[in-house]
Amino acid sequence: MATSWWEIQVFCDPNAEDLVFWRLTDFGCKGTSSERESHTTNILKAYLPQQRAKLLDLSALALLLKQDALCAGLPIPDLEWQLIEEEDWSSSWKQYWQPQMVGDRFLINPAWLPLPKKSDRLIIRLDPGVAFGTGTHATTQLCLEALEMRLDGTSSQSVRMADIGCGSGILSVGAVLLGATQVYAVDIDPLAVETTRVSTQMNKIPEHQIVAAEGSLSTLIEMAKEPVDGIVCNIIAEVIVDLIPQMGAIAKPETWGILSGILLDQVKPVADTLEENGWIVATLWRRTDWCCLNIRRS
Ligand SMILES: C[S@@+](CC[C@H](N)C(=O)[O-])C[C@H]1O[C@@H](n2cnc3c(N)ncnc32)[C@H](O)[C@@H]1O
Repeated sequence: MATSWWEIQVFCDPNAEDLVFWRLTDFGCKGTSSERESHTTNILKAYLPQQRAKLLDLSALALLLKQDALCAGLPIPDLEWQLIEEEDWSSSWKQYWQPQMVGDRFLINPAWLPLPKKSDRLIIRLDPGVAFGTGTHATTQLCLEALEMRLDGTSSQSVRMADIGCGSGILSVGAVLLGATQVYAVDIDPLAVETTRVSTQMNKIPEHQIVAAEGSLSTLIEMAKEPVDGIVCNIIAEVIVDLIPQMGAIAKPETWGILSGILLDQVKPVADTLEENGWIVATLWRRTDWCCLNIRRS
């Protein structure tokens, strides 16, 4: 049966975009995209399966967005919502997503568009549907760029990796294209796990090289059996803080990590938790209000 979706539109000050994006993700929204309406207003669109929210919940979301804006001293965003059918959702969303270069090495190509005739970039083909991870969001881009740095092709050793919160599988696929030999990918959303499997096939990566499963870090610990060489985790800060105490279970002394989904003012609690659990922040990369922490064992 086709799903109906809430299409949520938030009209906000461009400076409030990251805050609104974070709130929508925290609320469980999918497929978030942003357009500039004027130099004072951006429109953020996001989608939620109808059964996941009632009208009252959407009113509560409007209130939370209002409180966030007031706390940040920014204009209060306007929120509109409507129910749309599955077909309308997929066709309206696809119009806005175009091929995009990310970092020095990647080109993200929507699956329904032809591949470029000539490109010296590593091409990631995706049809993420409702799973997060089109490569347009700053946090995904920061993670892909950090993977470029970590997997620069200089190591002759095999590299086993963990992708926690794999979404569309974009980071798992990117890691393999850069030379990772094995990726274990987990997500609590079954749709994301399915999409990661489809992305693996679409990019002609052997099935056994990206093993995706529904769950979180504890599932990954069981799947990987032994510590991994690298961890990538792009989820919101609150979830990352909860996961950090368990991360040591899949790490060896030289394991590195890439953590994103963290807003600038959320860095301190994340860094403190890392320190308490035997990790240090080697570098912090920032784009707009979003940060990516490159971490290693202390
Ligand atoms: C911001 S998206 C990142 C997707 C993709 N990795 C990227 O970088 O574009 C975060 C993903 O984490 C998943 N997630 C949220 N909480 C989680 C948890 N505790 N364990 C595993 N996955 C989680 C969400 O379902 C979502 O797909």
